[in-house]
Amino acid sequence: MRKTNLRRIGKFRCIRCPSSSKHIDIKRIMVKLERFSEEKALVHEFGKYILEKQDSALADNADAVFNIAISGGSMNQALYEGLVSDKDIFPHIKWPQWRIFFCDERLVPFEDPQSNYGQFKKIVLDPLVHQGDQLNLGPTVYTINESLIGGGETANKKIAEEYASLLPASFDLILLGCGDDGHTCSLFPGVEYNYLVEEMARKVLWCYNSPKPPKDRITFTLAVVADAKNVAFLVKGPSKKAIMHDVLIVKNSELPSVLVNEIVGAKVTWFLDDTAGALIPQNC
Ligand SMILES: O=C1O[C@H](COP(=O)(O)O)[C@@H](O)[C@H](O)[C@H]1O
Repeated sequence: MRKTNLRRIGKFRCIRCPSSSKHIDIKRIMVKLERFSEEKALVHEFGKYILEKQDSALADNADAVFNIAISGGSMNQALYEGLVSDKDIFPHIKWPQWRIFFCDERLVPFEDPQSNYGQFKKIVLDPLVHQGDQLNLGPTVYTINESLIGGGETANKKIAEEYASLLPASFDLILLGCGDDGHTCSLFPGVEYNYLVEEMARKVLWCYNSPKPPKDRITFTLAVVADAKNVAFLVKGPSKKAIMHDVLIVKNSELPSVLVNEIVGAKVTWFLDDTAGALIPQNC
């Protein structure tokens, strides 16, 4: 098992000796951990963290843009609560300067409840445009090409290639979730998904065998995550407590979320509620 890890990690640049794949004592790389006993405090601090990253990307420059990539699932509700309905934070968000991308997307029409964009639009985008009884200017949102959905293998590859061509050179911030199997983006653990985690040349891939529905998706590769200026995970709920132990304490390198820690290191912050972090010692 260790050999597999070495091979896989050997493809990444070691942050301490970039020209060599020999020195891979990555278990010591530190990530930041923020823990909260109250849901409200968690989403507020998460919102504040995003605002901070927005401010450093824009630095009062009206022409600058904030390139952010978001995940699906539980992320949407946290974004709504932390950015849109939070009255302290909402007025400081410069939405028109935001360029929003999706870390992964399910290859279904946008009106399908499985669509990450569809859910983001419903939970975050539509409410923010009408927040505070006024019509607000929204961000620019980059979606996959919906017209290609249902076109089979060639079309699915094209969706991934087209989406990759839209991405900025690097992201100011990538917001990730972690599934109860340790997946992040649509990068899943297990040998049958090695084609996804081992890809470092292309930025976006078609995932053709997702173990969770729908089976066809696109996903950022680790190459995109590795180049981000900041990466934050948001993980909530008791169903995540075992995997959080595997990721943060055991540091099982077979898990894609652990690979993110290993390759991004100190630029990663984990936001956890107490139920997800129940097996993580308090002094961590
Ligand atoms: O399938 C997915 O799951 C992960 C985790 O979602 P969560 O609801 O457990 O937070 C998500 O980050 C990813 O974008 C999504 O497509």
